[in-house]
Amino acid sequence: MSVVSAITVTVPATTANLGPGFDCIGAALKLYNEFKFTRQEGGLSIHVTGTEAERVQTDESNLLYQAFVKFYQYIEQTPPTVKIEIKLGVPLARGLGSSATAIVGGLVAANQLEGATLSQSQVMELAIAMEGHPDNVVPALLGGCRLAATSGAAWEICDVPWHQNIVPVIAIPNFELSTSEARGVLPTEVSRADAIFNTAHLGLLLRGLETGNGQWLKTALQDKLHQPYRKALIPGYDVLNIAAVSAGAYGMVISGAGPTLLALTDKLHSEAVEAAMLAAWQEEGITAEVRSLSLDTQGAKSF
Ligand SMILES: Nc1ncnc2c1ncn2[C@@H]1O[C@H](COP(=O)(O)OP(=O)(O)OP(=O)(O)O)[C@@H](O)[C@H]1O
Ligand SMILES: N[C@@H](CCO)C(=O)O
Repeated sequence: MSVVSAITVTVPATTANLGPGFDCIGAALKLYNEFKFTRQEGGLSIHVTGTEAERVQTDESNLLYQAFVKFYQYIEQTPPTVKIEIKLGVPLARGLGSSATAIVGGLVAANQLEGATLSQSQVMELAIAMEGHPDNVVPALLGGCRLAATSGAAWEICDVPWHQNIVPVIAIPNFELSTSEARGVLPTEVSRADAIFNTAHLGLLLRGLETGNGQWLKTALQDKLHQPYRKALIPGYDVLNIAAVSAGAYGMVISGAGPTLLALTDKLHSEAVEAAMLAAWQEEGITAEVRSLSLDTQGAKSF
């Protein structure tokens, strides 16, 4: 492929962890950020539109631009000066992988501008190194639900089948929670009992997602590694959990590092689960947006 003058990349939101899969599993959702890079003479310019556009940095500290520069550092070239246009569809710092869209978007855009110099797995390795964990960037790049594991060298990526009847319902509150703050409350060591608990529940989750077995999913969505520590950062967590399950959800978990909450349900109950979660947060005095989404299967796309 040849070097091009402009490229547009769309990258899906992602929901990481899915309860027991802390830092190793995530799914791409049909909700997108769009990034356009155009080579230009002169300095860097960044224009942002969409919800909370004013919250995104428009100088060299912008994460999307940092990922763009990282690509050129990797191939040992000087980055071209560019105009960047960002259309935000993924809410910032809400647990829906906004930072992963920026990292994947910057790397994919640079790679496409340079005629696809790197393979998709090289781009993926760079993205994981930048984010520090694979569970958002991998599905953001590849689409679908993905499990990532490494023994220290390369990453092994596994496609996790997702039964067509399982609907993700996301409840996004009107407050932010940064990933660094939500990681800061976690213990550095866990007990053997909690490690065994999560190992068993992640195994059950994989089979539950594949088969749509509601009984398995109900048990599988439990976690002991991160949610017990993080739920205090999310007002109304317990009330929403009860409301979602009473309305027919298999269970409710924290999406990524939060504060968005994710319920998994079936097509029959998704509207009732949406209404119950919205009402529960309203009763707590919190404004939220609640939506049923479907899985993105394509990941980052460029054109
Ligand atoms: N479109 C974007 N362009 C540039 N920077 C972005 C963009 N989206 C997010 N960021 C950066 O990422 C930060 C949010 O990252 P953070 O990891 O805290 O949340 P998140 O990725 O939305 O949530 P999670 O990792 O839990 O899914 C923002 O404050 C901003 O600095
Ligand atoms: N696995 C990560 C996802 C958010 O980046 C966490 O829960 O901290």
